[in-house]
Amino acid sequence: MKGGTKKIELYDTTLRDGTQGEHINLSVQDKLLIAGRLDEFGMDCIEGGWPSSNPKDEEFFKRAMDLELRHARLAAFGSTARYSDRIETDPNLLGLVGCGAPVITIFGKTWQAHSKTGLGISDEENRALIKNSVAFLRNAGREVFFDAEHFFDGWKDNREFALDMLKAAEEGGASRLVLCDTNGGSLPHEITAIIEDVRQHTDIAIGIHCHNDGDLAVANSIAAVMAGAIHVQGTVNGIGERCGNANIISIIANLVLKLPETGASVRDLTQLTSLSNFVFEILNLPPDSKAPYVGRSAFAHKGGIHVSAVMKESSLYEHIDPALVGNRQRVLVSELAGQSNIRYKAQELGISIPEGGEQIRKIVNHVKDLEHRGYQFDGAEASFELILQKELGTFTPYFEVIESKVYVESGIGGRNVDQAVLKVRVGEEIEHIAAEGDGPVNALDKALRKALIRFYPEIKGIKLVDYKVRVLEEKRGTSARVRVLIETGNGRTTWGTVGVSTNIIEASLRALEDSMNYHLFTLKATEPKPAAEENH
Ligand SMILES: CC(=O)SCCNC(=O)CCNC(=O)[C@H](O)C(C)(C)COP(=O)(O)OP(=O)(O)OC[C@H]1O[C@@H](n2cnc3c(N)ncnc32)[C@H](O)[C@@H]1OP(=O)(O)O
Ligand SMILES: CC(=O)C(=O)O
Repeated sequence: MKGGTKKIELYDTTLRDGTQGEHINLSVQDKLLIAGRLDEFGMDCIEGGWPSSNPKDEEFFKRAMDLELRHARLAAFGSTARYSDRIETDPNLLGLVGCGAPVITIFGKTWQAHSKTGLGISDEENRALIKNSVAFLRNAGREVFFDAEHFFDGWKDNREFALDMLKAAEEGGASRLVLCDTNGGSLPHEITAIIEDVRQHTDIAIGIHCHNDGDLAVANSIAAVMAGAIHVQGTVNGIGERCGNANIISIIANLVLKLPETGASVRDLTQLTSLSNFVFEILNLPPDSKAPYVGRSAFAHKGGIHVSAVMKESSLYEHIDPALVGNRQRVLVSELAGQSNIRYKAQELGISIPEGGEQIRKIVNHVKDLEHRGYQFDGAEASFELILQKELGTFTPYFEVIESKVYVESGIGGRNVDQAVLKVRVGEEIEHIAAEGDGPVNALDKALRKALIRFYPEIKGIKLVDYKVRVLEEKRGTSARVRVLIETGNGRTTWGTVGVSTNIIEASLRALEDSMNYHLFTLKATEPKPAAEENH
């Protein structure tokens, strides 16, 4: 790393540049919650928004003054003044001073084409805009960071112009020159070379702000740090305009764990995964399972060969210990599994399988066969556990559905009421039950509960929380097999089960049967009553 070991400054722009992303919308309260969490995590600077650009950001800064930030400094974002002869009355600059943030980050044009075409002004005027805007904010007692918009493209187009605009910000009193890859198209070696050049021309601390249009924003940010940048900007989960900003989650993990010489630090790195999930939750977006370091799949092993090695030594297929970032190792069961996957899952479930026997081979083959028929156990771990327990002789189904009929009504103009009729055997008794529901699956669910409640009153508190259908052989159209995944909950926990058939009703019934059986099995409140046939 060039330039010694000065501590890296982590600058979060989730609340400003992050909100420029499509489908991203945060209320003032959301922003306050995220700001509090970022501070708790140990971010050095939190950019809250552009105060004079909209009432929401204005209100955010008003209310943010009551936040008791323990570590982070709050930054407000805006542009240089629009006209160099009206600096003192520029509404944007006045808004920045008025919002009370101790740090102000303003962007200015460092690509000549933008200054010429975008603003329609001369080089000298642009220089004056930058220098005088920074000086105005400095004189108002604020620390000023200068975001050099389009710096890398600007340097490639006209190096003298780009460097001179940085000089203007320096003369105005900026304490950071943040080089922005605004269009996100630079490559790491270009970032390195350009920062090395800039460092020949200034002693002011250099920062980096990358966009992800070439899928290189994190790599470019790391390259910048290696070339001497001491301030890194990014957004949680990489949200932001177009393809997003540099993901500050990955930047932090890479710096703290792989480049400790940068001095980058946070209060507790094991909170990284929960910070990422927290922001997804507030954004009302599903977490990105493939996200490096923090995604649910980041340490999920599927191939039997990988699992076999990981069980001997995790680092054989993991670049870090997942616990360091608050994540965990997972093993998936599928047709790519070997005995190791089954053994791992059994251990996880607290089930012991005899070593080296035929039994485990039988389980592996059974799982592979089911996967070939369209089953999928990722997301249906309860069904997988029932298979394991059944093979080991520790589980016998609590009931057997001997007959099922579903009547689908297609009423015109009115509400459809479908009906399910089930014949269910529990021990020696047979229950013949009908139930109506909103749709055939709801009718089936109700009928099954009605049939079982007399024998197993403990099923009363469980509820279907999710239902997903996937067509498996789309080319076969309406005769294709479907996979139904259902999630059931009891208020404390949830469990997933699966059913596959060419008939969606049948697939749903299989998944429902597994769900009830799993609930009864885990409760172990009632003695299992043997039933004749198996479910799969
Ligand atoms: C690279 C970045 O991410 S920069 C941040 C981009 N973020 C945003 O734009 C979000 C917030 N923006 C807004 O709410 C609005 O665009 C506002 C309030 C800032 C401006 O709104 P309007 O006055 O209606 O102008 P509009 O959005 O149409 O155009 C932007 C104006 O800013 C000017 N401008 C652009 N860059 C700069 C700059 N660095 N310094 C000064 N003015 C600038 C443009 O030239 C244009 O003015 P013009 O129409 O006189 O040429
Ligand atoms: C300033 C900024 O957000 C950019 O140049 O991308």
